[in-house]
Amino acid sequence: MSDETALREQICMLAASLFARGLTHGSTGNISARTADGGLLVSPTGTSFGRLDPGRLSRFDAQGRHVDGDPPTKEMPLHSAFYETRSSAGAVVHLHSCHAVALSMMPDVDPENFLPPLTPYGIMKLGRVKLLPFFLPGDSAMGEAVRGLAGRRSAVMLANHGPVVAGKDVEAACTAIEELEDTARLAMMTRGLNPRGLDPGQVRAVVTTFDVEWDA
Ligand SMILES: O=C(CO)COP(=O)(O)O
Ligand SMILES: [Zn+2]
Repeated sequence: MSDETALREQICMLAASLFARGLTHGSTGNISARTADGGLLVSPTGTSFGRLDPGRLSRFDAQGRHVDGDPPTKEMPLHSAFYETRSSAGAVVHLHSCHAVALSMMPDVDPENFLPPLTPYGIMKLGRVKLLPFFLPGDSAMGEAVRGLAGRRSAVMLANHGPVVAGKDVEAACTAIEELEDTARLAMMTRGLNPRGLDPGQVRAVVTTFDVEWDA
């Protein structure tokens, strides 16, 4: 099997796994990955994560031209902004995951650090997550907002919409976005119960031990 065939199958398999566990629903969410030649494979617009077809993924060449497959997600500007500002990005995934969206609507959320420091993996896999304002789906202004972060964040939360995470490869991006949703779920579950999160010393220990992008 060629590298690209294996990558196409991995994208569809991981998207189906996210869908099967309710991390995104209907035809929501989109996913992209860098190919060995510097191009991109991208989920087509209007498709379900549960039923992506490896042979119909949108294919872009290294110059950003759509060369093959179905028309891409309307969130291309958002995906491109991560690749352009983070040289380490090998994949980007966006979901409409329920608890993250709920948390984005809460009044006292810190836009610079959307997820409260509740567990070490939330910090290790995501660093500080930036909460961006509401944009219409497909609005290229989202790409501008991500470019404005100058590559300092691997994860953003689109208010009232859903999370977007870049990782070194598809597996890493999917693992990290699962962590984002689960931390948001914990935050919503423990909301108003005065939970004991990690204290600043514990957060610092996680950041330094696991070399987390935190202070930029
Ligand atoms: O989540 C989505 C828009 O934000 C889904 O749109 P696409 O079907 O164009 O990928
Ligand atoms: Zn969306």
